[in-house]
Amino acid sequence: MEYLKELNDPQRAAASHLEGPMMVIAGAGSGKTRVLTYRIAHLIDNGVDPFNILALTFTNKAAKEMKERIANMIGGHEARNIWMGTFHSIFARILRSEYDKIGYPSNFTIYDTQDSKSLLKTIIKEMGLDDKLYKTNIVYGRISSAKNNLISPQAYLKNVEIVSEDQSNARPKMGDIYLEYAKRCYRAGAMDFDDLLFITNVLLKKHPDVLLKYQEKFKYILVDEYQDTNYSQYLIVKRLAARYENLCVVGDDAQSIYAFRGANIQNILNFKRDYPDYKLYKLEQNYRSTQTIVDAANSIIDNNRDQIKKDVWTSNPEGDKIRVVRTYSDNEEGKFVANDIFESKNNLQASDNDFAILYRTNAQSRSMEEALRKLNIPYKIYGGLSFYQRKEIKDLLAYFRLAANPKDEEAFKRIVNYPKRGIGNTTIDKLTIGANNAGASLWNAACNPAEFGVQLSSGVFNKLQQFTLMMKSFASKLDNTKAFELADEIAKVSGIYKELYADKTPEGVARYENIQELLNGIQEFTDNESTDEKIVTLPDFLIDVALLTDADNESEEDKDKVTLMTIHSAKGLEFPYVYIVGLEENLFPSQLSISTRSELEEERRLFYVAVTRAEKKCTLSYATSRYRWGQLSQCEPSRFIEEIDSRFLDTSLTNQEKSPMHLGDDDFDFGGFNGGQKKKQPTYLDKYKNQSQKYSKKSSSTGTSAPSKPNFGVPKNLKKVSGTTKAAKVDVSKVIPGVQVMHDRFGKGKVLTVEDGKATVFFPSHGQKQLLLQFAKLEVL
Ligand SMILES: Nc1ncnc2c1ncn2[C@@H]1O[C@H](COP(=O)(O)OP(=O)(O)OP(=O)(O)O)[C@@H](O)[C@H]1O
Ligand SMILES: [Mg+2]
Repeated sequence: MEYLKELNDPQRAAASHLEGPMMVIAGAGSGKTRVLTYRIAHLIDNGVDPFNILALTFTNKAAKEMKERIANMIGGHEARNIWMGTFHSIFARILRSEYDKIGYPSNFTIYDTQDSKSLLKTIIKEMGLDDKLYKTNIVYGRISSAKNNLISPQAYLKNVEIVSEDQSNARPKMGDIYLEYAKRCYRAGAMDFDDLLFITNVLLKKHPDVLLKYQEKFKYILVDEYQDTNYSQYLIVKRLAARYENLCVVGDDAQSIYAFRGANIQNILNFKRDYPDYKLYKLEQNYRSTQTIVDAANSIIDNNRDQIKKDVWTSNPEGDKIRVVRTYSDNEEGKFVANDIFESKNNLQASDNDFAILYRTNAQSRSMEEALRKLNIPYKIYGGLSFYQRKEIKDLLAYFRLAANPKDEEAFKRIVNYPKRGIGNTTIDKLTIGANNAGASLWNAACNPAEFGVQLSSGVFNKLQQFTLMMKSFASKLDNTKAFELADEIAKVSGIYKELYADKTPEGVARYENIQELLNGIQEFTDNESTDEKIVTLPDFLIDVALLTDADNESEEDKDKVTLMTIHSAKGLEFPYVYIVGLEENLFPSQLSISTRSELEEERRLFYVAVTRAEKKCTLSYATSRYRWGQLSQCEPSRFIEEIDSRFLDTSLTNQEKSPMHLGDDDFDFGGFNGGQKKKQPTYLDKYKNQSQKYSKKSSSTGTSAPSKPNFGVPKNLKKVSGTTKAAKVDVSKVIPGVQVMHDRFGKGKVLTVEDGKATVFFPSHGQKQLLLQFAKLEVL
């Protein structure tokens, strides 16, 4: 077993552990995932049947990579048979084969978040509740957390504590919504994401024979990122492992970042209680990052009170300090990052996929994307509107879903009149009432409206019948037609192809191409997964697609691109160069997470996760102003920057004075030098650097050296600006919030804010504008 030599001593000890419960608790980058991978290879080499191994990962992509790695070590044939994937995808597969025990159709639908929320909206409306109070997101979150704590609707309604909490939040009907939602999902033969785990728990609890079968099957269970498992997942693992106790979990309490989704750090602490004779392995050497990054990350997490103490060190080179960059707006932050990537690529001979930009919230990607696009830097973005969330894709998938499971209410509503076939909302409302009264599915009511007391004109009745007949014909082919063939037929017969083909606008053409792309994907899936014994059907594809995450969906051409993602989705990943942007108070840490210590500690762990993704270089940036919710707001640097030991920081880019190119986003165009022109134009960074040098010179000439510790206060630029103002008509120091001004083009307006030489002014005739005081011809009235 040559490969064990590729591990250090403690790693090797953990990877060679064969029987009995074990836990690896260790800091980021210390090789936990590596140990898990090597241990699986080692188990198989020691005679364990791959069929008896279950490995649970955080993304399907991680599972795929692990499988490839194992295949390289011990051969692809063995690796293929390991059960490896996310909790959701593994247990969806199991539920699908045990469907009869739980009263679901074999082709049950998996509702995505959008389906769930749409159903909740319908229910809230039907119950006549105020949708401003019962916001779908809140209701969805509440139900999700109940399910992840294994609280059924019935138990929810009986739980005095929960009910009184809802009452004090003026949402006393929450339990009733939950009950109705659960009924409607069941009636539709659908499970939401949380159901996949909830119902697995029910299955394992109520059917000892099924439990025994899977205990025997999964004699060896391994879980990565154990710190982020919720109660429901914890219990599934506990049940399955109860017979053999060959359970291996790896995790890092300092990286627990999903408490808001029910993850429970307690699971790590409970391990000792559940398996008193477990073996604990600690890994301390970090192989991923430079010394500076490791030490800086340690200094961050030291600020948390609740943590298991760890010594993490590395023998990697010291590396560059962590740069802190201040910019004046989110757009400039984007330009800085894009330009820095552009330059680093040239200077360091790095490729695009060596870079990652991480942010706290998805909305922050906009300014990054714009700047990257201007420099023609290819990027991929995770967590935006993913391919499978696009309307045209969801429409066609809804046809597949309804064919596989006619009870699927959300799919039915989506396509019964798409493409338009003259079945209007009134008809759907009538069918819904008929179905609800009888506790039946919409589909049943649609097939026999009269039986459900639904009166329809003969015209509408005929159209409805054509629709149900078409769907029945698709359904009849499900089991014996290859996924791709049936998918193609449905796209044609349903009229979707024709509808999209007719639209020659660029958006229409893109939608048509997307449909073709989906069909290509199905073709590939059919080819890859088919064996001599078994053809791959559309329901097989559906279950796969419902559980895909963005990261799983990476195509070949996406491989060499800059990665943009939220920190949450960066868990477990690593990149040579990492930019963590938007390090501002109220953004990171998030405004919603600073009221209690435990929330703040979770934000800090998130920051720890972000910094520890970096291998060679980590850059932190913040803007002093940013548009949020349509408003320009002033920002202060995040407290997290100050928490890093200043020995590890390079703050030379936080002390610039204003320079002209900071003024206005359109004044500065990168287009030229990216087009391969011979003469390289000065880049943003060049100018930035010059400005910075100028600043230090100026400071020293007046006897004050540039501060070595960054100035974390909001800069008071008004004075500086007034010193340099020549073009403006007015003494800018008089431009302060509240005063009336006159502008050449926009007329009379009122100043709302002034910061960094920019004023936000409201003009009744033109709306809100941002003006550069240095240039704007303003007159104070
Ligand atoms: N003994 C080793 N020799 C060489 N490289 C190693 C060794 N151990 C780990 N690495 C490398 O270090 C990096 C980090 O390892 P890994 O991803 O397994 O860490 P981790 O503890 O799972 O990190 P995280 O907490 O971020 O999930 C990987 O690139 C891995 O291949
Ligand atoms: Mg890992």
